[in-house]
Amino acid sequence: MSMYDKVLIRFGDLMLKGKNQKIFRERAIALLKQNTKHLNVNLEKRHDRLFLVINDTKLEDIEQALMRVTGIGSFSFFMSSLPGYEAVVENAIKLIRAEVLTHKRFKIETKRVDKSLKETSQEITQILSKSILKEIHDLVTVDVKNPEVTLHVEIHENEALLYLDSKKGLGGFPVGVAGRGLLLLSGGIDSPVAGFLAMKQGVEVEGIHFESTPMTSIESAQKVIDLAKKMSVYAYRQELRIHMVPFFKLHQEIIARISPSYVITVMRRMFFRVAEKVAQKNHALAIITGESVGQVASQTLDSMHTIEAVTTIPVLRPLITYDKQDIIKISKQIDTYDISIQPFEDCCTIYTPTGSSTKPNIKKALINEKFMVDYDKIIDEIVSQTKTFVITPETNIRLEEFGFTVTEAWEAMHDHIERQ
Ligand SMILES: Nc1ncnc2c1ncn2[C@@H]1O[C@H](COP(=O)(O)OP(=O)(O)OP(=O)(O)O)[C@@H](O)[C@H]1O
Repeated sequence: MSMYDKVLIRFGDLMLKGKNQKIFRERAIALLKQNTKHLNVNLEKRHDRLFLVINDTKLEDIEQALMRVTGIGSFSFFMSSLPGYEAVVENAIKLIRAEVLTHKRFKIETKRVDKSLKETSQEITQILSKSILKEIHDLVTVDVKNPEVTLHVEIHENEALLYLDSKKGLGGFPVGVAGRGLLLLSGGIDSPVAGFLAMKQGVEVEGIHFESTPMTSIESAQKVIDLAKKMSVYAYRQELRIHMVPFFKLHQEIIARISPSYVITVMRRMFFRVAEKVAQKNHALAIITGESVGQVASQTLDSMHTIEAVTTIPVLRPLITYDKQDIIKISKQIDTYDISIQPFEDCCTIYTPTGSSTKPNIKKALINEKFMVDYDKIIDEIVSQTKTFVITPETNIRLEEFGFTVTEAWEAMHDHIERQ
């Protein structure tokens, strides 16, 4: 049995947001309920504060669940005590002896919520410190300026809350309060991270993936489903919708008709044209990508400018100024890294010509696209053939069960193109 009774949950930023506060709070509560439904805990609302009653649930399980709720600023496991000073002192000593294992710089901070007490918070701190320190002076040295451990004591009318330092949550806003965005999800490291950051900021995310089976392997498409499964723990209702666009036909058209230096640019312009249609169909208000400036040649500002010109929908790039190492760190944190580094090629990496233009422009892109035969028609066709999957942390979707096949033609085609 743990010595803690409850968890105090703080929803950082969102308490500041005036009118939206009610919507945010309701969403935050819904997320909390959903993310802890597999645990034996109860949600308790008191005034503007939220608590989880721990019962006999393991603290690690609660911590893991809370670390997946977007919008939580911080949380503290606390011990509930009778409010009298004697009881507080006794419980505080118990708590510190259990949690502080090596000598630490220490401080006590008191909050007096029960205004009927005659002492000020400062005076209460002094009264408590005296008795507490007498018992634990072997373990701590008081250092109010630079403590390693702070004991927080909140004295309410009927109880006192005792806790040591709080744990940092994801921060941001509850997913879903900021509208819906369509994430261009590749199998790489960056786009899952971009999607996670968007969700963390409150955006409800749906994914779109351009898959070129049988020209690319079924594994590269399966990778996206597996990534989505990892991302879905942060999603609204823990469900992530993924739109799989059969890009093969358009991909072939591009390779056959576009000059090598413009293949990447035109392919991305096609991505955005398709994504805009899928976004409209699904009421998404923005496109989200994993691009950042200058990582690869195709991610220059000239390139982004030329690509984005095909759409009027806002394009969000959460990683625009991130360094690769920071992106990798987040991808490890959300557990997508190991899947992302599996070496299966998708349409953006397979048969990409060397010598892609780093300074493409709209005029030349349009001239190139004139050589393609009625791409608008192909776009409508592939949008209507798009398959949508609802991914949750529990789903186990294998694409081969949904008509995604590796045909015998694949290897032959592979050889053929490789030889060219
Ligand atoms: N096959 C695809 N389906 C959907 N979106 C894609 C696909 N390929 C690329 N994208 C989108 O274009 C962005 C830039 O692609 P690029 O291949 O340059 O990416 P990257 O820097 O390797 O990023 P990532 O690691 O996400 O693949 C990706 O972050 C993603 O948002």
